[in-house]
Amino acid sequence: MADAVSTQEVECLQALAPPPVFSRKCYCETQSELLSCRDARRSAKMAELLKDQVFMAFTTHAAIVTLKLLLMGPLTGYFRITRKSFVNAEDVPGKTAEDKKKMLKPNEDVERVRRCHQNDLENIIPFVFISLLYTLTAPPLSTALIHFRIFTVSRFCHTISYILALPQPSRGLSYVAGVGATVSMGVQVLLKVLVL
Ligand SMILES: N[C@@H](CCC(=O)N[C@@H](CS)C(=O)NCC(=O)O)C(=O)O
Repeated sequence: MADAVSTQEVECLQALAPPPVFSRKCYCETQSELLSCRDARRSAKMAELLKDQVFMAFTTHAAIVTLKLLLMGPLTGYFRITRKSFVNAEDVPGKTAEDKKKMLKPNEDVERVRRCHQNDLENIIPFVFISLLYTLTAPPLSTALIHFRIFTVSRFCHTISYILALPQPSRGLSYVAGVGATVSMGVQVLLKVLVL
């Protein structure tokens, strides 16, 4: 029987042409086809997520408050220059020793912006983290928007009342509103996924 294929030949053919590779959703002939199929599925999933309204709302508010946080740096720089208050000797070059001494003193306005910046860090970082988890629990858009908007508005109000030294409870209330929104989202995340 000239056409009969020996076991040895079958093994040899299998080695030359490995069996098709596939995962749960991708049926492919080669490993590289499988990888590009997985990439395509991942991109499709990302595109789907980016079209999700709650995720878009989260991204919008997270970007706004993060940019606001970032702008506290340049604002501090502005106050340092206009109030002539620096912390490093090399920041005030070409001045007499007397001038340097004066310019290296703390200034209340600069310290105020720094405290405000610190307060943003204490609140915006937890907000971004908790609101991302909250978004992943697929909350209703209207409820999510209420939380995100309250937080964003509260941080702007907090900054305005801090920098302009508005009378209390303006700053206190702004702070409480922001913390309230973050805590509310955190509690809802825990209620949905609690595994201890
Ligand atoms: N780290 C804050 C915790 C409490 C808080 O954030 N309070 C708000 C409302 S009174 C505030 O604006 N504190 C002033 C600040 O953080 O500089 C503090 O030391 O005051």
